[in-house]
Amino acid sequence: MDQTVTAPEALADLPDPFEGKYPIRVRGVRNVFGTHVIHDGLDLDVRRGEILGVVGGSGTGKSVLMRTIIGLQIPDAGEVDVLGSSITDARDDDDIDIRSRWGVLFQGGALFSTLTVAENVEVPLREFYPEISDELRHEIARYKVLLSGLPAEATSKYPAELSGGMKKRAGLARALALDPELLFLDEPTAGLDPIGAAAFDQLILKLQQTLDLTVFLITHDLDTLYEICDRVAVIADRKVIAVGTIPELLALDHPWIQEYFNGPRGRAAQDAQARHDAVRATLSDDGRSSPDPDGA
Ligand SMILES: Nc1ncnc2c1ncn2[C@@H]1O[C@H](COP(=O)(O)OP(=O)(O)OP(=O)(O)O)[C@@H](O)[C@H]1O
Repeated sequence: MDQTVTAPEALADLPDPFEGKYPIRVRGVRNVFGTHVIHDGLDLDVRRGEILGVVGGSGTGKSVLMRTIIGLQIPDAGEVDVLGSSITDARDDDDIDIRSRWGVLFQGGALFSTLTVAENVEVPLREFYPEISDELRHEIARYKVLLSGLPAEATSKYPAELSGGMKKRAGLARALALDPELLFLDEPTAGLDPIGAAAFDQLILKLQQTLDLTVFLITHDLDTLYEICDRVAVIADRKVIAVGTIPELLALDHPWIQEYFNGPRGRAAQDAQARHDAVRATLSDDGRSSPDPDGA
């Protein structure tokens, strides 16, 4: 079997072609709430520059894993290293530097309702760079709002005045405020209509390529997985049971993986992707450029 699709417990024994190129390394993580064991012996490596999709049934602990990686959830056991620093060791002065090197889009955007979009984007700038002038901070915030695909007028709007898709983009602008190396996205396309979701996928892909981001993306959206993810990590049985490309995962006979990717929705997403690929191939044969759902 290809070593990229592997039971985590076998990871340590394999030669590691990505040695030193994992901005996120999770080893033996255990998370327990009361008597409820969410993770037990969970391992995961995220490669530099990839978009890693994270999937699993509802309640399998995808968000808890993300919170563990960014230090919001202290695990009962295990280690988490991010950008070469331990997140699980006692807090130290490095902690603040690490937190400025990632951006997070939480489910629902998590915007401050009493602040405008620009003020929301300015929150991390004020926290981490209090010394910069008001004028420069406003300019950076405006740039991040535009980068996230919102019109300039959106800067002065309050979250309640935005559509669901605009709220996600505003949350993304805030996640990008500090020019992060890592971007964490928790179900970014949930609640968007299919056209809005496809546009958001393309925005993430474009930003990942332009800004050289490593992206940890929790999703239930099969189209997102097929369209923009380099690899997919599957959480089940309290662990990451497999990591690989979709074809690699399809070759595994785990029941949840088969049901997820080969169930009716999985097959529909595969068919849509095949049609999409065929259109792209035809257009590129004709010497034309690929279609861009963003219309950019
Ligand atoms: N702070 C907490 N205290 C107690 N239980 C918690 C806490 N946070 C999460 N849980 C529980 O941990 C489990 C995993 O939650 P999590 O939100 O990570 O699931 P998920 O895989 O992201 O689910 P979904 O796909 O539905 O968003 C759930 O049963 C949840 O109720």
